[in-house]
Amino acid sequence: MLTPTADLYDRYGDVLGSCDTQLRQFGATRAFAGPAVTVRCFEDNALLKSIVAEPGEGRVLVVDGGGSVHTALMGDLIAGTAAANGWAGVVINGAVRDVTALAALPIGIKALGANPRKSAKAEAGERDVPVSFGNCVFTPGAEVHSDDDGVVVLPVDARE
Ligand SMILES: O=C([O-])CC(=O)C(=O)O
Repeated sequence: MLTPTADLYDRYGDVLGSCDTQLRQFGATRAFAGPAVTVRCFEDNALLKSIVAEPGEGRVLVVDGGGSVHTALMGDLIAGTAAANGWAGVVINGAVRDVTALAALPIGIKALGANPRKSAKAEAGERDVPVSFGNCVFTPGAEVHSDDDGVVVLPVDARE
C-alpha cells in the first residue's frame, strides 16, 4: 500500500520536495512510487526510449523536457515498453501523445500535456543527472511518489 503524498508531506515537511508543476495524469495507474532515474532532453526522445528498454525494477523515470509541449516525448509504444519492463511510472516535464492508448496502460504517467507532433531522435540529452522543475530537485536514486495530489521526492539521506 502506497503512502499518500499528503501524508508524506505531513511526516517529512519541507525535507520532502513537492513539485509545483501541475502535471496531468495519463496512465491507468494513478498512484506510484520508486527510486528516480533521471533524464534531461529537449524535444528529443531517443535517450528516453533506450532507458525504458532496460529493466525498470519498480523505478520511476523522471524526464525533464524543459517544459516544452511542442513535441511529444512519449507515446503508446515507449510507454508500453516501460510498462512491460517493470517501470513503476514516468514523470515528464513535457508532452505525451496517444493519450487514449496511454489511459489503458498499467503504468503511472504524468506529463504537462499532449501534442501529436513527434520528437527528434538524435539522442540529445543527458541521463543520471539531477533535474529540477516546479521548484523540486529530482536526484537519481531519490524516492519519487506520485498520486492525484502531486509528485513528491524524498531525498536519499532523509529516509527513515
Ligand atoms: O516514437 C515516438 O516518438 C513516440 C511514440 O510515438 C511512441 O512512443 O509511440
